[in-house]
Amino acid sequence: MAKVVMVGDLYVGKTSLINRFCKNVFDRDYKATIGVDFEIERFEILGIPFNLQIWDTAGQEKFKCIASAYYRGAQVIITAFDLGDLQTLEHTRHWLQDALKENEPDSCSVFLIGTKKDTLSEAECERTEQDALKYASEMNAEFWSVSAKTGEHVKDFFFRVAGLAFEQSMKKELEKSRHSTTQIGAGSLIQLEGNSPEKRENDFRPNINCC
Ligand SMILES: Nc1nc2c(ncn2[C@@H]2O[C@H](COP(=O)(O)OP(=O)(O)OP(=O)(O)O)[C@@H](O)[C@H]2O)c(=O)[nH]1
Repeated sequence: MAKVVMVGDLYVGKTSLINRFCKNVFDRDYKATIGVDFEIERFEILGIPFNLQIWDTAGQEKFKCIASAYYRGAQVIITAFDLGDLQTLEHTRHWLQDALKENEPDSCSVFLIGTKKDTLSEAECERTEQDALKYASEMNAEFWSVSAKTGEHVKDFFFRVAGLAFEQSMKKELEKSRHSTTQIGAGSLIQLEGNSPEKRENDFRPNINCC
């Protein structure tokens, strides 16, 4: 199980994104998240069951102190902004800082996600994506743009999150056991010996299924 925390300004579409992925629904009406909420999503990666605990935090300032109590222990931090509102992109830096403060240095993977892709023309979207890529590089984050309304890139995005979290968990297991091979689950053998980290990153195409 890996903990994923989603942060970002109010109204950027954090809840909608999680609901699109976990329940395949989209609600046009806004209901503010009060404090925090979470969903558990089950995956099967290389035949091994793997769960993501996805925490949806409130963007409203008045709930921030409740929400920040849940940042600890995150393996993945997703900072979300509205592709149509550049201020929300600027604010992602602060959201990320706050979330990182509660975690061990270098213990989290970071994603920057632009939402509501359906509300922009292709040209507008490309312009914002250029800006977002600069932020992503500063934040050491991977950038994605998505739409909860149409579902565009939503599944691919969460599968990527699951794949990365799974890979990290395996690395941790390996560090713990200090062996070059490890046996996980019922007979699935994962051999990581001899692969350079760069090569592994490029070659890592796990067979991911959502249960
Ligand atoms: N057109 C469009 N609207 C969206 C999309 N995602 C979310 N919205 C709308 O944006 C509004 C805010 O969405 P939420 O998901 O509630 O936003 P949030 O970031 O969770 O807000 P807080 O809970 O206050 O932090 C809602 O009215 C959604 O219907 C999208 O991809 N496209």
